[in-house]
Order: sequence, then C-alpha cells, then structure tokens
Amino acid sequence: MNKPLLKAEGLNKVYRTKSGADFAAVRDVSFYLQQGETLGIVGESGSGKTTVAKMVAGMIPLTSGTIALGDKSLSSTKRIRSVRRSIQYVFQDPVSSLNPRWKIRDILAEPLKLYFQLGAKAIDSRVDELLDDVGLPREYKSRYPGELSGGQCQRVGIARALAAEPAVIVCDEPTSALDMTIQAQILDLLKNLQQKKGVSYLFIAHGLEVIYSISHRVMVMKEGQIVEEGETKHIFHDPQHDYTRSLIKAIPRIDIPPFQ
Ligand SMILES: Nc1ncnc2c1ncn2[C@@H]1O[C@H](COP(=O)(O)OP(=O)(O)OP(=O)(O)O)[C@@H](O)[C@H]1O
Repeated sequence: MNKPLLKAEGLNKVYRTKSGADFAAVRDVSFYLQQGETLGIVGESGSGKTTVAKMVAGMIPLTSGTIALGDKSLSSTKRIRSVRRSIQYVFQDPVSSLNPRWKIRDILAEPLKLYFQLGAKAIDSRVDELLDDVGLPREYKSRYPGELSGGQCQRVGIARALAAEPAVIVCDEPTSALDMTIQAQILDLLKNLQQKKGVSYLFIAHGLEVIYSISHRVMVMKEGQIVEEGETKHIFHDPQHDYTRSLIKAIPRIDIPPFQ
C-alpha cells in the first residue's frame, strides 16, 4: 500500500454537554485516505460522522488522537495555513453555507486572497476558471446566492473548496438537501473533479446509494466507533457486521449491481 495521504489514529472526542456531563461522541477511530480516493462514512444519526469530519477539517479540536496529512501533523490546535488550506469542507446546506450578502465573485475570491494573495486581475480569471470547473456560467459571478438554485449554490460551495487547491475535501452530506436529479448531477461533478484533479474525499451521507456510487472504501460507524471498514463492494455485498447488514436491509430501494 502507498503511504496514505491522510492518516487518523485513535481519534476521540468528548463533548461537555449543557448539563455538565461528558459525552464520548467518537471513540478510538482510526482510518486512512489515499490520494485520489473517496472514503465514505455511513452510520445512523448521532453515530459521530460529522464529529469525525470536523476534527479532520480542523473545525473542532480533538480530545485525543492524531491526524497527519503527509508528514504534517494536524493534531495541534494551531494549524499552519498550508494545512488549513489543504483540507476543505463542503457543507450539507448549500444555501446557508454561502454569505447571502456577498456576490459569487466575492465568495470565490475570499480563499484566493487568503491563501494565494492574488491580485485583482488574477482573481478574476481564477474565479472564471472555478466557475468553468463546476459547470456554472461565468456571468453568475455577479449574482448573489439567493439568485441561484440549491444545486447551483452547492456548485459554488464546491468551487469555493476547490479555490484553495486542497488535497482533501470533506463532503458532509453535500447532496442530501437536493432533489434526486440534482443529487446525481452533483455526484457526477464530484467524481469528474476527482479524476481531473486527484483530490481525495471524506464523504458522509445518509443515503447508502450515494455512498455506494461515490466511495472506493466505506467506514461504518455506530455509537462513535467503527464497526466495519472495507472496500465498497465488500461492505455492500458481503457485510461482516450485523449492524452493517441492518443498514443495507433498511434501504429497500438501493439498487446494487451484482458482485464482480
Ligand atoms: N457540540 C456538541 N455538544 C454536545 N454533544 C454533541 C455536540 N455535537 C454533537 N454532539 C453529539 O455527538 C453525537 C455525534 O454527533 P454527530 O453530529 O457527529 O453525529 P452524526 O453521525 O454526524 O449525526 P447526523 O447523521 O444526524 O448528522 C450525537 O449524539 C450528538 O448529539
């Protein structure tokens, strides 16, 4: 196996609840992600998926454990800018994740200024390229998020993540707020971008069909722990854990092509 791009070992997250009690939301979670690979995370609501994703993206501190991107440790609370840039996040709700008072141009320009200190002209052409990358007309840069559909807003969210030229994009339910047709288009876009740019995805979704269609490997979480991890076809066609079997059985409309 190649040296993984991202390696998480023994991740734990304990939240202090409002009542003052400690709650272990993630317990001893370890995984890796290769360059150009998608690792899907599935599990019922509250199993700790978003907590793992946010720890990886540096949005919340770890209680314990280590995360490394290449040779750089991400575990310290003060992350260096290059590491912050390298892991981007695409949110579930495409509309509310964009500042409604900013034009699309400004939303996409922000990471370009922050990470690359580009001048106005370079920013303009980079914004055009980013819109091309996500299949939006260049004229949309003069619009506000409120003038775009949910699917179009998610394309902007993806473009904003790409603007940082990340190695990893954490996709936290990026299609669950969208209807089925748009969902499929966004998944296709993400797959194409991965092929073009070699980016890796840590991909959370409730819909097992979504996970099946996009993930190379799948990690199944229950009550803060990993119960099973493996190649997507093995997880779906030959699940080893009862919990995984129950998840797959609970989705009658899943259409899994035969085992190859
Ligand atoms: N800030 C917080 N303070 C206390 N508990 C929290 C906090 N954030 C999350 N939790 C709890 O941690 C557990 C894991 O939450 P998390 O959001 O990671 O789960 P999830 O698998 O992503 O769920 P969903 O699929 O519903 O988004 C849940 O029981 C949740 O209530």
